[in-house]
Amino acid sequence: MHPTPRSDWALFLDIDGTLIEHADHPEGITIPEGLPTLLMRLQTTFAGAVALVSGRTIEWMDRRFAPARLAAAGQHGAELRLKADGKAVPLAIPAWRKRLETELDTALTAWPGVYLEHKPLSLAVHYRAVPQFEEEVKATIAVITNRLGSDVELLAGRFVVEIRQIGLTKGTAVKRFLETAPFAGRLPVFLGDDVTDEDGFGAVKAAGGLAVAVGPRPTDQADFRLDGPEEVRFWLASVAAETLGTAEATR
Ligand SMILES: O=P(O)(O)OC[C@H]1O[C@H](O[C@H]2O[C@H](CO)[C@@H](O)[C@H](O)[C@H]2O)[C@H](O)[C@@H](O)[C@@H]1O
Ligand SMILES: [Mg+2]
Repeated sequence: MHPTPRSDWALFLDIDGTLIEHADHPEGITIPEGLPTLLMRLQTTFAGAVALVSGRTIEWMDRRFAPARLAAAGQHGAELRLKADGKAVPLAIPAWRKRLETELDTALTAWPGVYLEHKPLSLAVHYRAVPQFEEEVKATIAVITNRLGSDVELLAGRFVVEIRQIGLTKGTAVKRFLETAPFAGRLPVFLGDDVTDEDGFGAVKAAGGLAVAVGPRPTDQADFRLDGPEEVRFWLASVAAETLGTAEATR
């Protein structure tokens, strides 16, 4: 049973596997027609309290969701734009990033089909195309990152190992949003599909909000579940319609 939408919600939206369907390659995804418009409608519905919270960069979000531009947390909380018309701010410049990139670029040539995604504040090693290499790839990443000190954190997602700055997560990003207008004082609702979203779920639940699991991955934190991105988009459209309808009826 889905909760009745409220006009005082603040929405936190994961991207891959939640708003959009997965593809074989990070740049192979398709932005569904109508999604940017839906996001802009949600911004209006919730007075700007809608944020994208993703492993992607904020630059990528702006480019691929144009003309929609939202408040955003990118690279798993390492960069933050608290307001849609604000500037993206890096919260930490990882000292390990350049050396790790160089070492991984060399080491990963051993497994053709493994793709190293270069992001300014984090890295992602994708093995979706060659899942048979998962164990060897993970072991190699662990050996290399262990040499680089304690600031690095590995997070295994779906066919990916995300390498990020320790201490910055989707949860720390959600907490920052909730201290700031227009998010402060609203009931937070986080939609996500993967293990990196657990931190976001935890942050909204600590604030009395709702965690919405997307897809089949088991989680103990979910208040309800949506089957996949198509159902997410359908549900969000109905949330906007119902909430706007309620607001108009009470005017
Ligand atoms: O936090 P998210 O919005 O879910 O982003 C997580 C990562 O998504 C992308 O990788 C994933 O999606 C790709 C496209 O479907 C897929 O090919 C890959 O296997 C997935 O891991 C993105 O490339 C990463 O930067 C994000 O961190
Ligand atoms: Mg996701």
